[in-house]
Amino acid sequence: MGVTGGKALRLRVERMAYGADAIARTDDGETVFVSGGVPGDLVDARVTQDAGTFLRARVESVLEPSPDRVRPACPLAGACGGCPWASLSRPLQLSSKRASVVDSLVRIGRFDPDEAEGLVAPCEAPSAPWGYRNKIELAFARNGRRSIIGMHGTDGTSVVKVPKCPLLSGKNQALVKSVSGALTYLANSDRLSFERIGLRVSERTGDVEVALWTRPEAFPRARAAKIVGDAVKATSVVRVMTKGASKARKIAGLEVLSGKGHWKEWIGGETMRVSAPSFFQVNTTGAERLQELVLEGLSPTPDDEAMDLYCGAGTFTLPLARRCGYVSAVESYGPAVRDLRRNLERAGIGNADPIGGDAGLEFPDTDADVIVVDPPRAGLAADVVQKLSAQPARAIAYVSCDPATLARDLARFRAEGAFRPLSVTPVDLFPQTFHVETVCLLSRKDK
Ligand SMILES: C[S@@+](CC[C@H](N)C(=O)[O-])C[C@H]1O[C@@H](n2cnc3c(N)ncnc32)[C@H](O)[C@@H]1O
Repeated sequence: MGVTGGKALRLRVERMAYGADAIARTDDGETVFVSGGVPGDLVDARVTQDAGTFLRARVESVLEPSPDRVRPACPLAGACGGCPWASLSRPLQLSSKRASVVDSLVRIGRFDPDEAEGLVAPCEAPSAPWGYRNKIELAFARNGRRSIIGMHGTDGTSVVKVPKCPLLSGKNQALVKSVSGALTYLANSDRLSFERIGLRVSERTGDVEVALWTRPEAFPRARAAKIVGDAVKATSVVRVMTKGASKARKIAGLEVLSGKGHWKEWIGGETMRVSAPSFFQVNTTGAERLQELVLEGLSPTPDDEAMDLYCGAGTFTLPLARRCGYVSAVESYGPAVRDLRRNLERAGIGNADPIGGDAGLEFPDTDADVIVVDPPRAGLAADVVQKLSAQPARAIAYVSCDPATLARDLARFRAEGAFRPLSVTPVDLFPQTFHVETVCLLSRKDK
């Protein structure tokens, strides 16, 4: 593998990769990952890396722009890494996401191409293309005595200052500037470092939470609370402490610096309370569509027993409990289990059992009729697929945020032989990026 530093290529861009780059082919048939390309463009590009089996290149000039090339709604797109697909038209974003899902089923899941095409529905777009996020994370960098707070740059190493972020809803966009200004002042004056800064906002409840991620060391708690409080009307300011090396970082503790110490959102008619490090979908409107797809697909009834694995703070547990006789819900992250208990209690729901622990180790000892699994990017552990396959359930809704691990797991389900996929619906929870959420409905083969 080497950096060739500069061969020039003229390329017609073909399609998007599952990532920031587009894909083109040289006259010799070599695959080129093209940074800055839009499918349909004719570009002059400069090779930045020869990896042996493929090349990487950066667009230097667009000779013929694709009809799907649009002017990004944010002037910082291109420098800021938050919106790698901002130059793609919305229809092209959606068709490219569907194509990524089909491609993963064929390449990784070994599905027949026609079967994969038939299974995968058009990518749904439930939310607005901008202003949809309830959360962003700001990066921190120190350069000598000066600190910078902003978004990760497209190069993956720099931090780009952003005055506002159009991924947040209108009135919350400017919070980015206030929060980063206040915390840059604090970091410079007190020689502090942050790992990152989380900002969660809700258009629906009005909650604004600022989460300061730091190492567990001396920290000016009262001063931080005052400086953030003077800059932003936050309903909660918390400090999340982490320990361990960067790749295996663990939460060492959580301190409430001011306000409620959690963030609330309304979703699907329920109130969800979420602690700073607990997972919650960043697109609330999109997450409501996931709930609908799961409930439509499973058609739960009051006689049903349900299982919700990787349940987080209860996005699917609460609606399942409203419709089923009983729900066993498993979540490995302690603060999220506590959030779930409080969410159930507040909702007056008594027919759900929150189980703290690994989904495989704590697999509920029950015969479920309907099952939801919503694992992190790594997908399901092989033993979880085996245990699910031994369940008498009539249907499983698999909510996935990674087409590659979904495809791998569907191949494992096929090998077990008990469940088969009926539909795969991509849902665009992350417009302007390549990420795609998918709801796959599996039914028992003998039903
Ligand atoms: C994609 S989130 C989904 C959460 C929830 N269903 C929701 O929609 O908000 C995945 C969840 O799985 C949890 N998790 C990760 N690994 C796990 C494991 N091995 N066993 C159980 N839960 C796990 C994470 O803490 C996270 O809350």
